[in-house]
Amino acid sequence: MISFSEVSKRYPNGFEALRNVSFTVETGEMALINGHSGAGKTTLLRLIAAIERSTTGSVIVNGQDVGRLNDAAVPFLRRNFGLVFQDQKLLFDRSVFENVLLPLQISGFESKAAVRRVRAALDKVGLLNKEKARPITLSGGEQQRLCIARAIVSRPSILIADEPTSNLDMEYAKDIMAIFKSFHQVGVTVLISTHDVELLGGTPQRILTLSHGELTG
Ligand SMILES: Nc1ncnc2c1ncn2[C@@H]1O[C@H](COP(=O)(O)OP(=O)(O)OP(=O)(O)O)[C@@H](O)[C@H]1O
Repeated sequence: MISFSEVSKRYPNGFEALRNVSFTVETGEMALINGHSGAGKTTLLRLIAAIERSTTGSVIVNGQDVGRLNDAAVPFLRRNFGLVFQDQKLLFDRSVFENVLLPLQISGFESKAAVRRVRAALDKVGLLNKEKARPITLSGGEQQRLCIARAIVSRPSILIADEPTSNLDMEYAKDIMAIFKSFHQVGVTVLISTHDVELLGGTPQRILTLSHGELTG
């Protein structure tokens, strides 16, 4: 479960990016964070992953108060997460396969099991036939799917994606949303930010709307 209680975030320059935000996303729920550019969507997701800390209020993830975690505990918190953020670059000098393998290597995974997991993750996002390719040779939509494969290879219980469909045409964007829905269907908690209202059309998912740092719906 992810729970925000009267959370505000003021950046060091004094700008208040979130104001008094409270909501709960239950375990296994899928929620979309919607709002205009600058509304605070990225900030909200960064607080959950302890990339930023709230100024006031509490952010609770799986019973842990994220804002109070010491730095040494943050990597343990992040083991629960699959993160798809814009600033996480692909490694263009490594193959598709190696890009997805890397998080498992870092966490010391046994190599045979790691290979199986990488292939399963690539299969899930429809990139198994591109495992030897370099990311630079992939389309924008394929690169986004590769980022998702890298995020889910560790089988996280919470998947957080910041504008994963930005810069993609509608068809690719719908494919990507379908991938996220498939994780939700197997019990993963999914939080996705988007300013793309078209994508939300007809989706039964919960939508949290931010406007100028405040939750308005
Ligand atoms: N490190 C920072 N220091 C100061 N202000 C920041 C910082 N990061 C973000 N902001 C400001 O906080 C506000 C919210 O930014 P945020 O990136 O959370 O919005 P967003 O809804 O994700 O926007 P977009 O859809 O354009 O990505 C913006 O006005 C932004 O300029």
